[in-house]
Amino acid sequence: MEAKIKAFMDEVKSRNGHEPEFIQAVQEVAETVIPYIAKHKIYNGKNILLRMVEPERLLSFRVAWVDDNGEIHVNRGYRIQMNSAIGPYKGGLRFHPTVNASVLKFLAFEQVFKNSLTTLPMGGGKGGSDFDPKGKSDDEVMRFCHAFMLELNRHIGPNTDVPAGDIGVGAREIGFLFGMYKKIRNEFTGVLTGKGRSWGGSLIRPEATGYGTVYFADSMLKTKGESFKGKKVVISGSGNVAQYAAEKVLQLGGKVSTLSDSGGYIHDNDGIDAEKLAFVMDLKNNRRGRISEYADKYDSATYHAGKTPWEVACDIALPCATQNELGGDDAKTLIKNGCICVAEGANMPSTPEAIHEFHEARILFAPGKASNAGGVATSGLEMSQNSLRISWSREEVDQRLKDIMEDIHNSCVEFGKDADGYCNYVKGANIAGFVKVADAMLAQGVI
Ligand SMILES: NC(=O)C1=CN([C@@H]2O[C@H](COP(=O)(O)OP(=O)(O)OC[C@H]3O[C@@H](n4cnc5c(N)ncnc54)[C@H](O)[C@@H]3O)[C@@H](O)[C@H]2O)C=CC1
Ligand SMILES: O=C(O)CCC(=O)C(=O)O
Repeated sequence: MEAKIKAFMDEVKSRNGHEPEFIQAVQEVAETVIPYIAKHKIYNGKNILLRMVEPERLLSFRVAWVDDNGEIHVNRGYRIQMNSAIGPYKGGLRFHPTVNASVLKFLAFEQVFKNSLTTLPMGGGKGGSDFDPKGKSDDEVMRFCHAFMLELNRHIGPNTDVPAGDIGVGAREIGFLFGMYKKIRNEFTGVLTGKGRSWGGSLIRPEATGYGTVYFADSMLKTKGESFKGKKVVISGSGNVAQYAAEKVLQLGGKVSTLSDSGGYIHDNDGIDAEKLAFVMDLKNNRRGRISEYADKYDSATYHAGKTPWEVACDIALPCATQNELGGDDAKTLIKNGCICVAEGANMPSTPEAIHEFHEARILFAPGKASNAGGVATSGLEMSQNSLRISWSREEVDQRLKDIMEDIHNSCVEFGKDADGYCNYVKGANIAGFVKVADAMLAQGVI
């Protein structure tokens, strides 16, 4: 088996050798899915995984825009249309200076499995730009978004490819992108999700990724007779996913100790309660400030520049910032300090070394493609509401989100149980996600 996996990875590396994040994501899938393929005759000899690692289409384009001083800037825009076997391409747009083809290909690849797990008919894609919204005025962000959509519009559509938000792309950016799409195409359709409430957005979409991550972690905890009640929770990030993960943890009776951004983390000994979280939401979503300002405002908190929060003792860790933010040594520290559960709100935040440590210690560990799937699942619900031209209540969407997260948990358990009863959620998510897409690809022939 080792030889089969190595031969496969050698071929992937020969084509994508300069793309470390993409190779990391593929390696994890190969290690779990290739043994499964070997045991299931229908997938033998069809090179399905090899087809799945090659994007159906990879678009790269120039985005030229003018800043407030009249200077012209050039950024690179991308859309990776990875796999459309089970539905239109679906996945977010990331605006961040670290964006490149490798990062977006890993995200698009993971999205294929994640979207498959949601039970909804969505293929996988991802896109974005190396544009950095930090420090830009609203007008500059608007001009960039409009320039980006001037090109992207011809490649997307409600039945073709439906982008949404990710790092650096929130409600403000989705508004600017949607406005330009509508103007160019002269149509009002569900071409983007994460839209504003009054123009086609779904209730609960802003909350969905964070809430879903906590619902998933709660399902994992239940298998051990545990819950969030009274648990100390360490969260990284302070953006969309982190904020709503924190909100749900508080609602379930947990104590949130930390939040972070790319500058460092804050540790609040008294816990971040609802009022303090409202301060963070205003700081990050409206004033677009730094998390260090939290420690200036609250005496109960300390700021740790240049550090990640994994050194803080906790029962549960929710990495909700970015890829590879939690390494092998961080994992060892978490385990040593008594952490019993890690659920990823971000995409691929744990390195392979960290995942190895979690598995060795037999603690609960959920990979992002399972635990953060609530965001894209609720985007799928937004698409359904747009097609039906109706709007579901908050309670209805939240119940559907809960049901979907429970279904994903059950699928992971079905495919992920080891002989000793330990659930390897990485294996479970990869195989469950693979089966649905592979079956569709088999049915559709070699295309
Ligand atoms: N927004 C969504 O619906 C979904 C997001 N995700 C993933 O969740 C993660 C966070 O995304 P959002 O909250 O939407 O983005 P956001 O832009 O709202 O927030 C990003 C957060 O990450 C922090 N961050 C960025 N780079 C960092 C670094 N190098 N070190 C430490 N912190 C850093 C930022 O300060 C911010 O707090 C990403 O991995 C994203 O791909 C996953 C599923 C859906
Ligand atoms: O809602 C969506 O379509 C995108 C969500 C996303 O980008 C993700 O799941 O990583």
